[in-house]
Amino acid sequence: MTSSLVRTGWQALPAAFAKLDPRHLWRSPVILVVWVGSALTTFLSVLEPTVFSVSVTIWLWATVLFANLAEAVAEGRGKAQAETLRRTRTETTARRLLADGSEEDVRGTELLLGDLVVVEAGQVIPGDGDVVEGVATVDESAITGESAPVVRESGGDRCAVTGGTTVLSDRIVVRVTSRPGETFIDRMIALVEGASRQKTPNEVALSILLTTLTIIFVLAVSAVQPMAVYSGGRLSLVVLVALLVCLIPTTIGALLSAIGIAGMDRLVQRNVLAMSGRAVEAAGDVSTLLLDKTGTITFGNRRASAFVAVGGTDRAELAAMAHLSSLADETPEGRSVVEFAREEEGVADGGDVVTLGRSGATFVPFSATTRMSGVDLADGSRVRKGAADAVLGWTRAEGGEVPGDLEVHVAGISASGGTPLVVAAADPGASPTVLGVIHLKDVVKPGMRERFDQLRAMGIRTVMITGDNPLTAKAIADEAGVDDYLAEATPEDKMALIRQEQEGGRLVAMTGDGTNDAPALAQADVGVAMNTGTSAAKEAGNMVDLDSDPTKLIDIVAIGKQLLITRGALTTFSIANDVAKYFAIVPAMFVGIFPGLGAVDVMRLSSPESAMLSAVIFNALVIVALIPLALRGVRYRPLSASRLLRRNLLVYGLGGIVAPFVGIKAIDLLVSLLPGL
Ligand SMILES: Nc1ncnc2c1ncn2[C@@H]1O[C@H](COP(=O)(O)OP(=O)(O)OP(=O)(O)O)[C@@H](O)[C@H]1O
Ligand SMILES: [K+]
Ligand SMILES: [Mg+2]
Repeated sequence: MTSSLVRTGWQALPAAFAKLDPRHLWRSPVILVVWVGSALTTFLSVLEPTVFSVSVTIWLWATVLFANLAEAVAEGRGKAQAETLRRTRTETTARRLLADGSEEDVRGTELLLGDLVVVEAGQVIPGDGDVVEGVATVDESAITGESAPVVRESGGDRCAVTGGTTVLSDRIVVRVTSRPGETFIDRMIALVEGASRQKTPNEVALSILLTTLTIIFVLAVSAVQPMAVYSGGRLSLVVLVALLVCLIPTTIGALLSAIGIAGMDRLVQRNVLAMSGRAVEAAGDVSTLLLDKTGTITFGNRRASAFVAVGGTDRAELAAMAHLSSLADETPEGRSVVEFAREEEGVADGGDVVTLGRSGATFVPFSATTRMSGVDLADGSRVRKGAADAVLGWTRAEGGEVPGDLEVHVAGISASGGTPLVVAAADPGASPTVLGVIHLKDVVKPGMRERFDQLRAMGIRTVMITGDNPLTAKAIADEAGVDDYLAEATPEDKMALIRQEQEGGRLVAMTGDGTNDAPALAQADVGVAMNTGTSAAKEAGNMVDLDSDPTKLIDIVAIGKQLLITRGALTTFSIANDVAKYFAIVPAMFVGIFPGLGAVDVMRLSSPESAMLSAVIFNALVIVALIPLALRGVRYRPLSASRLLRRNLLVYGLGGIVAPFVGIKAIDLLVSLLPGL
């Protein structure tokens, strides 16, 4: 770790020198003041070179350089990653689908928003988009580093594909959702390079505080000279500049941006892309986590596993109607019903969407709001399938009856954690009849309970939100070990729940994958979209998890907390340090002018010049010494906030006070060996 850091440090040195350009430094006012001071002492040393003035000048420049080095090292890691990503962004040829069904070859960079492209086994997907036709396995290792192929299919919550990844099997049609130059990989590159990094509100607030402190010290140090003159002494301008630099909060001023970059970088190492630094900070303060059920807590392959007929209906009849209602249903659930009806129930392959459509049938597509799908045939007969309350509502509204034995089957399937889809059909001109239930099965991902226990220990409440019915929701919630759940949630409900939590002053994180999760992901303070999810979800959130692991939020929260703690700890250390420096060097500096100060000069430094120079050297070296801590972060333990605060005040506050006394004394012993000091 240390040796690799030293190597990165060397590699970052040219970048650190480049950052000496003052145009770069306006972002960091504390360091800019040091820069101006260094320029001033450089000028003075040229006019009147002494060992003291030249040494101080050298170490002042070193201070600016070390501050730049911290940032350059933090950025260096991302640069390497960006290089790797650039290599995957190779020139591709796209097969654009034209309106008449023919294809033309165009360059990948010429694709426009909304274009349809065909991608087949062995070909690279030319841009980001949603699969609108077909199913394929895709190798996404170029962006996720994970070699196992993933399934991408039209219709469901796993339809998004990323440009630069490779189709391994089959053929898909993709609708392009990104403009050239604004693809996911482009954004990833900008992100890891830190090109798009903006100061977060917390950083801005801290910067204002540091700038204010700096201004106060500039005024205070300017007032020293008249006092000295009045007392019959005179301090050189070099001494005043050195004093100023020692007193202003250079340590945190130098490390602030590196701490932020390193936090983002730690997320990238865990395959999470944070689109804003603000989200990373918010993650450190999150108190409620909302998770979507299907695909997030469960694997999300809700598949038909049984047909249960009710009210004396024949199972073959149920199967035939379930099949009919799903022919045009492009969701994975719909497709699995068709498959199951054909393979397990022997429903004839005969019917297909095209013939049905030509015969004048109207399809009713699934929506998260109606929670139903189905078809109205030309002869006036109708079939619906969907969530029990939705289909029963439709049946009753149309004057139909609900068989008495339905309830027990719906409850049974739900209690097992399955999703019941009720099927109802109406003959031409007649009221609907409920025919039975389709049992959709899904499996809870392993290890969920332990992860939720961990979140609880961090003080985070987990709430599962699902469009599914309350019984299924409860069964899955119990199995997964979440604290609470909200069932039969529409996209609006999800958003309302987030608003309600936020009104209580709580920060809310949400993970989701579906288009129906997008509004909620946008509303949440931390919205983590699964990479497997839809483009809409990825656009709406402020983070994307390339591994699509909802429990990744634990890492995200830990990294966010670590970022906040690290910044707090180093700020404490920096300011404690400056206060201590004041008491360590001022007596030594002024002892010539005010002999009375000899009584409080506990340090007994060898001379006023040596004291001043030692303080400047110490001030510069502290920055370098703390770069590893700023990059690695203060170790995070799941402790309560108040205990953490007490611990940090003790370690970094006390440490910050003691360090200068020890450090400056040691440096003074060496510096006093220099001739002329
Ligand atoms: N293809 C479909 N046709 C008819 N009804 C469906 C279909 N897919 C799902 N449903 C019903 O609609 C409900 C809501 O589904 P949806 O996928 O929107 O859930 P959700 O809000 O995303 O929640 P989650 O993903 O957490 O389960 C499901 O519980 C199911 O009862
Ligand atoms: K300082
Ligand atoms: Mg969903």
